[in-house]
Amino acid sequence: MADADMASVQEILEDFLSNLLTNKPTDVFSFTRDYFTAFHQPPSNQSLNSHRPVVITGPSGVGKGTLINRLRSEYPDKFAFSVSHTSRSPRPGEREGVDYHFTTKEEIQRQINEGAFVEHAIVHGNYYGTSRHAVERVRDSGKICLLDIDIQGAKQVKQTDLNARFLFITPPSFGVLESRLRGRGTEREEDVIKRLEGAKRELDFLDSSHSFFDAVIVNNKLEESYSQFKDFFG
Ligand SMILES: Nc1ncnc2c1ncn2[C@@H]1O[C@H](COP(=O)(O)OP(=O)(O)OP(=O)(O)O)[C@@H](O)[C@H]1O
Repeated sequence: MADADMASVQEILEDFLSNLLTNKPTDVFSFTRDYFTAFHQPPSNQSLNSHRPVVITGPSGVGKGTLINRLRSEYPDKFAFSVSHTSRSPRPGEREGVDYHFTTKEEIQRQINEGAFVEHAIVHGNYYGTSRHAVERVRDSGKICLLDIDIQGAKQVKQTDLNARFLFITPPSFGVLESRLRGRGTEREEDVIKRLEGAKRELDFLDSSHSFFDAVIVNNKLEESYSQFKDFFG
């Protein structure tokens, strides 16, 4: 129960007890009504949303990582990523349980068949996925779990009972997306082209399925979009 709701329950109890102690007539009916109304106040949106995982999706290069990194560094105690599983080998410096849970194709496939994963994908022959346990672990630590995944993963999460919220980050135009992706300079030209093709599909999905998302943020001016991004988390 939120602190404000708790305070009103306490007030009602205190009034009732003080009336009893001072021998003032007490109206048991209205006490009972007030007491139960206070107890059954629907929680505020903030407390409703405070433990729901948030799926953040949008085309490659739109600025998801930029927004998420900023949020996590501003509120390190409030947000965390779940640790994904992968069947690919660890790269130098990657740590088990921190960067990924490293596993085998056979093991991950077995766990997927048992329903232990809320989403997974096969990329370049290797499995990547998020286990239900990994999401619950973040929630149990009192933080909001952030999932930075693509539309295919988001659709899978939607089918689960995780009760996640879905946010789409979209570019102001396709041209801007293209120049951000190229400007980042982290991909070879053929990868840039693949990502732009993927971006078209993701933007088409947004056009046809707007209601899939709880919110859509246009990442134009970073300060404005970051402020909208923060507002989404209440
Ligand atoms: N509002 C913005 N205005 C200008 N440049 C931006 C803005 N947001 C992000 N960028 C820049 O765009 C590039 C892509 O951003 P970022 O790496 O965060 O994208 P992403 O959506 O996380 O991509 P990916 O899905 O491939 O990881 C980066 O160089 C980043 O600095």
